[in-house]
Amino acid sequence: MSNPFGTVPSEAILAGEATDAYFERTRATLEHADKNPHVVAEVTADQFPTGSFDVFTGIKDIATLFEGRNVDIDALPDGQLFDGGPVCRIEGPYLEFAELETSLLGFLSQPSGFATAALEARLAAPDSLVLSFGARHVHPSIASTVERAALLAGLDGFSHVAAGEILDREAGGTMPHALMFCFGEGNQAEAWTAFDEAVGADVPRIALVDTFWDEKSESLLAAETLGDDLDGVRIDTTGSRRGDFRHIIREVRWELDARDREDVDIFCSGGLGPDTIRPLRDVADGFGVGSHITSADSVDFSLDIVEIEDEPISKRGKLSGVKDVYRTPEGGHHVALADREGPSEGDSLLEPLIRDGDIVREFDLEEASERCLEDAEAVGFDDSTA
Ligand SMILES: O=P(O)(O)OC[C@H]1O[C@H](OP(=O)(O)OP(=O)(O)O)[C@H](O)[C@@H]1O
Repeated sequence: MSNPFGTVPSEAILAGEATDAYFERTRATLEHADKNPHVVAEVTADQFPTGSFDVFTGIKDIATLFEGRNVDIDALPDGQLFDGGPVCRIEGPYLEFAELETSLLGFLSQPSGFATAALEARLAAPDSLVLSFGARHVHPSIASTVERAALLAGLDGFSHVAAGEILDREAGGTMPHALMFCFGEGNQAEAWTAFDEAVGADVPRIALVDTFWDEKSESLLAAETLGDDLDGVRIDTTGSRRGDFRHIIREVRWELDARDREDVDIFCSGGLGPDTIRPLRDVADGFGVGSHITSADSVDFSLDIVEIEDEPISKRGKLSGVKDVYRTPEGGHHVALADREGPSEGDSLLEPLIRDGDIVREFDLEEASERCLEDAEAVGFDDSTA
């Protein structure tokens, strides 16, 4: 199995070769000792609720990874928020899945981190257009993972073309600074006119207006050049030149409006996250967000055996026994032993994913996105990163 870019191929992941070596030693040892106990294992980030919610995703890949293995799996639905307790539970002979632990955790940890950060950006400007621009910050082989997480969290679109093919959504975007450089300083009007002539009618005419002159001058030039065809301007002012970014945006808005161009939208990008979006959401119409999503910490999931041959077990510091998690109408997240009564009016959140090796769940990204946004409201998700 090879790959010109040195990435681990899908076949190796499915075969259980994308694993930490100690799992291979574990298999050798258990087979040598003729042991293969029946276990229940749970994936958790925190044992108890912490007061801070994360978005759960990556579960579609877990279904693909485990299909055909002699196990049963229950897990949270895609896009569900959680705060402590199991997000996924696997039951079966341990050697059915020992080597899959490494990939299982990777499939969940990073996408859940991306989705949680994307949700922060989404909720920082609920009424604005928010687009994912972060593909450039990750290995290209996982660009669609970033863009999917962004859509799951309710972002309005993304920039990566190949991800669009995979997700069956068209990538958006207009022009980089490279295009402006190719026409040169003083020739911005020529660049925007050529763009207007070259691209399809369905592409919005959003002029990049921070390249050579100040944002006001370039915005007014774009409005004059493209006339009614101009849909918007994008301001990507470099941090060192930004000063009072809100004031710059308001100034551009003022000057456009003074020329009766209230129809021209203002989009902002460049190092934006929820804390910098929030003060701009009433003066800008949309935002491009990249590094805030792609720099998100992975959710620190681990897999632990909690029951072995029907007996509860755990390492020190972890909780033994098969558990369930519940959501109450007030948005509470509760962890309890699965064979006990859950909280009154609490709904169990774990749902069947695999039964006897068969996938028993369907996946729908739009449905998952609705779930994510509804649950964020139900639990009062905190979009502040401070
Ligand atoms: O800062 P992030 O939130 O990660 O956003 C990703 C990128 O999007 C903007 O780039 P732009 O399209 O202007 O790139 P260019 O300078 O290459 O033209 C911005 O300047 C970032 O480089």
